[in-house]
Amino acid sequence: MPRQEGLIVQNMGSAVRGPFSVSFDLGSCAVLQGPSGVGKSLFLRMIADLDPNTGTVTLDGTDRTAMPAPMWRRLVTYVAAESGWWAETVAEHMRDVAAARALMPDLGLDPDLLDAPVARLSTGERQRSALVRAVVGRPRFLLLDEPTSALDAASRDRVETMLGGLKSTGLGFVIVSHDSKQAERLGDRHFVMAQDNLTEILS
Ligand SMILES: Nc1ncnc2c1ncn2[C@@H]1O[C@H](COP(=O)(O)OP(=O)(O)OP(=O)(O)O)[C@@H](O)[C@H]1O
Repeated sequence: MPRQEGLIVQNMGSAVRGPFSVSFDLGSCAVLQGPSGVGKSLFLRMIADLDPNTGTVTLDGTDRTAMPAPMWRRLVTYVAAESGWWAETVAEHMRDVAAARALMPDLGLDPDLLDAPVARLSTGERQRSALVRAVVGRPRFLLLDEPTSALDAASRDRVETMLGGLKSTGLGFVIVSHDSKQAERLGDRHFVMAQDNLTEILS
């Protein structure tokens, strides 16, 4: 049987949402929209196995159960709109500090912030630093939950430019966005979530 490339979700659900079946491609950006509270964040968190769920999810044909959960979450990384931090400084969260230092200016972040306590960062700095943290983990897929919700237009543009560059290197994205202009700019595919179903909008 040929290897199934990309991120394939089959009958994934929990007691409160789903089941969902959908495939996402590498080197492509799927934008997910839908009313507040419908379950978009939960959907991303279930894919990353951060919330209890049943069903199967595979990446390039490998089932997530075939690897330790931290490895799955590194390959298929969820980035919350309001990120969680567990150590004191930003650098302590970076898998590759040199790569983070090199990436930060692209997002308008001073690399010296790496040595700062997380608590000192502004909301927008934290949001962009969380993106850096995810990217330097070398994921195959990024699941981004409103990735520019705390940012001004200039920072948002920087983030979108970086995401475009990563996509051209083969990374896959599922992005939740309430901004329909952003959805148009970033999305190769567009999905709308209603309770328990996910519909692709074909143009
Ligand atoms: N682990 C969970 N178990 C049960 N219910 C949950 C769980 N996580 C979230 N919910 C509920 O599921 C619903 C969907 O929440 P979710 O945060 O996914 O919505 P959303 O579509 O991302 O909303 P928004 O656009 O406002 O961020 C909410 O009513 C929430 O309280």
